[in-house]
Amino acid sequence: MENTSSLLKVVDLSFTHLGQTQPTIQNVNLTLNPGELVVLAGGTGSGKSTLLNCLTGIAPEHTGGKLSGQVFCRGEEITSWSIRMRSQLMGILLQNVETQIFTDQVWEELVFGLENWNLPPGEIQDLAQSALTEFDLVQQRDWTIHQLSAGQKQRLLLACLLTRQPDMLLLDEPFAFLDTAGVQLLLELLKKRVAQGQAVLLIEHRLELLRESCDRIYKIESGQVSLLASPLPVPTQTRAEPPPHTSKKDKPVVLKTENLSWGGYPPFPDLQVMAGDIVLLKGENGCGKTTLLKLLSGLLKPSTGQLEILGRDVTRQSVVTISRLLGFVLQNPNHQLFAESVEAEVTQSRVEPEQAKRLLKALNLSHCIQKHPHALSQGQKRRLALGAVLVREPKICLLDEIMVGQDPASLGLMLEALKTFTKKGGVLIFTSHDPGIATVLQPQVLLLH
Ligand SMILES: Nc1ncnc2c1ncn2[C@@H]1O[C@H](COP(=O)(O)OP(=O)(O)OP(=O)(O)O)[C@@H](O)[C@H]1O
Ligand SMILES: Nc1ncnc2c1ncn2[C@@H]1O[C@H](COP(=O)(O)OP(=O)(O)OP(=O)(O)O)[C@@H](O)[C@H]1O
Repeated sequence: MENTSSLLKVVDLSFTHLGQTQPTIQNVNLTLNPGELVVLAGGTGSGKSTLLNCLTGIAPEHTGGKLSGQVFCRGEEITSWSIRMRSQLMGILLQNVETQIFTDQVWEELVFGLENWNLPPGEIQDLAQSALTEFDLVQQRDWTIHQLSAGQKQRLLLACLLTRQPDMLLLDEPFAFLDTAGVQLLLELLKKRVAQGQAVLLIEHRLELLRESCDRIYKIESGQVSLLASPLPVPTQTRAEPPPHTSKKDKPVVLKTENLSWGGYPPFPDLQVMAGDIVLLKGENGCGKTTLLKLLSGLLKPSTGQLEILGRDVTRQSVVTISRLLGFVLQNPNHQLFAESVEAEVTQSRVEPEQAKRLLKALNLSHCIQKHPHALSQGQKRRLALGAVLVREPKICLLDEIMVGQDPASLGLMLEALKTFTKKGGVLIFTSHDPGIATVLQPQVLLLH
């Protein structure tokens, strides 16, 4: 038995992933008490998700690997709590929103968790209905899960977690896909829960978001955890040089849309994009940004309208034909990494090995070129998916929320690679809820409703 006043106490915890020789986290000590909001920060690939998995017992019970040290929950070792008891104590949000949804329909997903707690049917209905309202999902009540946008999926998962009242919430980047209103909503809810005595431990890179609300920030670096001294350093974002003043007439039109629509929704605003242009698709969760990117890539075929690339009408062309002109980095990197190693992921497009190496270095992936892509951290996977697209030198690059969860240094590397791409005349069309990115890239903005 340990001191029971801490909800969670971690003593000298180290963990080595299955198949690895070096530990990913080493001699970690931390505590989480009732009524505290604690942040875990650190570079991409530093071990944050690994640590969270150790706290919940997911690692090593479900992942394999070697753990030493102890995790105490209410004074008893986490391994002595049954899964049922653990899930009563802990509400866990994993980083990949798609791995945690069990049913195929929004309302079913909400009531599924509550039914597992044997609550009376009337109470389940009331709790699920108020969660829908709170997370602005009333219109989506009867939608299937695959109709939801990433932000809506994240809202749904948070709604499921917060309808229950676990003693602690362990959240891996819960703000990642939320729009501005969603971020504010979640912040307020978490503060309220903390005031009621619940404890929250969450992973987030944008410390400025939580500067005023959190009790402590632990920083993880090279596998070691330390308390971040306050005051917090303010991240400096360099502003881009204003774009050179070239007349639009001088530049060739690369991509053009007219009256493009999908699924009975009103048409999207028309686009006319020139070589070197950077366009940000902006709008709230579920307004159709990903849908528009899929239409531009040929992955979805429009109900009405026309898509022209380099002067050619490609509206009815196959996705294979369109993909020769265009690269698409998807919102979920797990959907587009297929090779057996990081190196093979970028060399499979038959590029010069030296060119591939240069790109991997520019994206800070040189140290893991022999690793399996699915053994990377989420942020590393996103940089790799970007590298695998850029190495083919497409004319157009579509990016769907790929900058989420990057630490400032990694984000800087991604933005540099993208600036190099557009300087050579490449067109960049991207989505992002992060206002800092727009400051750096200075894109044209297409607002969707
Ligand atoms: N204008 C629209 N055109 C097509 N589908 C739309 C539109 N508006 C909403 N939808 C519906 O919303 C769903 C999710 O939209 P989408 O994934 O494109 O949103 P998003 O803007 O990318 O959201 P997020 O910011 O959460 O990633 C689509 O599957 C579709 O059912
Ligand atoms: N299943 C695995 N097998 C081997 N190595 C792994 C595995 N999962 C993660 N790693 C490695 O452990 C390190 C830490 O990964 P982790 O996902 O914990 O990082 P993170 O700090 O959460 O990163 P991000 O902010 O990018 O999500 C990375 O170098 C990653 O390559």
